[in-house]
Amino acid sequence: MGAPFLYRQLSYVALNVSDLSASRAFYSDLLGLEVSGEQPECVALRCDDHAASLILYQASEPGLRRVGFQLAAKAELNKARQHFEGLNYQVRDIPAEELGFLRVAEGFRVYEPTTGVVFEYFASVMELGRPYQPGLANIQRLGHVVLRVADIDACWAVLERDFGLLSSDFVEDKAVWARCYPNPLHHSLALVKSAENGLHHVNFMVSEIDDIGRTRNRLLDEGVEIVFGPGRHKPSGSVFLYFLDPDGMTAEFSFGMEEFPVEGAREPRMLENSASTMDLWGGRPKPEFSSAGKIIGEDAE
Ligand SMILES: CC(C)C(=O)/C=C/C(C(=O)O)=C(/O)C(=O)O
Ligand SMILES: [Fe+2]
Repeated sequence: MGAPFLYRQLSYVALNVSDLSASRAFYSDLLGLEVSGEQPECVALRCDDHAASLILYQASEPGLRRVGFQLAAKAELNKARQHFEGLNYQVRDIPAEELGFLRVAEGFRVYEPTTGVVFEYFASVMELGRPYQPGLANIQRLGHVVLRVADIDACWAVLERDFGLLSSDFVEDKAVWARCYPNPLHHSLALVKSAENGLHHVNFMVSEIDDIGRTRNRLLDEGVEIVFGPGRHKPSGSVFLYFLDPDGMTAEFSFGMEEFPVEGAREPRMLENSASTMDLWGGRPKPEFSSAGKIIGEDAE
């Protein structure tokens, strides 16, 4: 069965944060994302040519507010809208007053029913006049978002059937890594089985392997807690580093992700549920790893 609509990429992740100015400083001054838009209660930051890669909203509780996917063309956006409407999803237009800040011409939002995560879809995104210049940490782009899910089978069934995601690899009853076809990245979204639904982490892809080592040492000097890595993931082959943001939510820097061809891609593997699958270098995460961040679900007004 073909994909119900064609993706271009994961375009942005929206997080609720408890101290907007502290998180703004962390992601811009420490990680080098470029502030691309500001309103009293939210700030947009970018790490590619798009206007927003990460949007931070001042809120009482930290967590995942929304994930924004760019589709391959306006025709795909129309197909996606009809697809979700045909499945009786509640399809809500992006409020007109938000389009300017998001810098998208039009789009819609649907809730993933098993977790309440708000998925936003759009096609045309404003590219800012000034080209994106990788900042301090040499981030190349937003990479992926990973969810903690209580019922991984139910959630994956919905994402595959209704949201058109393709599996790249599995760890039985523990994790699934998913591509937004035809985007080649091994995963733009992943699920990890957990006691409760929540944010697992947000990933940024850096430009060279040395950016992992340089960032590690700089974050240590700044007193940022590193909770896993440097190490190397078996699923995507990425070298990784995980650390905590001011709310204790987990961010990942990675380099070297497997890419899939549009035609003739390999089949997903069922990988062993072992520490070496998570880290080929034998590391272990700290307890704080991927422990903070609720699913905000409903767009808190
Ligand atoms: C679930 C653990 C942390 C794991 O194995 C992560 C794998 C990868 C990868 O292979 O790149 C991720 O980055 C991820 O799951 O986000
Ligand atoms: Fe990751």
